[in-house]
Amino acid sequence: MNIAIIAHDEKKELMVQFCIAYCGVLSRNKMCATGTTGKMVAEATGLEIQTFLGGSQGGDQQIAARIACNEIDMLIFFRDPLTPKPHEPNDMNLLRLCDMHNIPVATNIATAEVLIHGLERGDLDWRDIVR
Ligand SMILES: O=C(CO)COP(=O)(O)O
Repeated sequence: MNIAIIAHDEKKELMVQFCIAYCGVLSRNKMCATGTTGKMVAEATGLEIQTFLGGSQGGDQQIAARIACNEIDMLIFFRDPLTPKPHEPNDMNLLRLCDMHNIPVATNIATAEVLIHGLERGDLDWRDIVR
């Protein structure tokens, strides 16, 4: 499965901790990320992560393009609901594209845990069939 991860600045440490906790299952999948998120997680976990540009440089749109082509099987996007972001419309577009292609998406750690456990159980194997 292709897993994309993105975290706003205030949620990056949470993303690092999440990826440390689930390093085992994540390592059996292909991962990609926006620039800073990917760099921080790769350094902390040793996971191989394809990193795109930084979010503010268009990295989120590079991931959006892959989602639009249905090339991503899961998006974990830890958003900060408290701080307004200049590229907020891009964030909404990411979620919209996930809905277009039925791509499982988590915007907080509670849902991300459910998705990861589902991934481990094989609940997302249908993605290989429909993609
Ligand atoms: O801002 C982001 C997504 O909107 C995240 O980008 P970075 O991982 O490069 O900080």
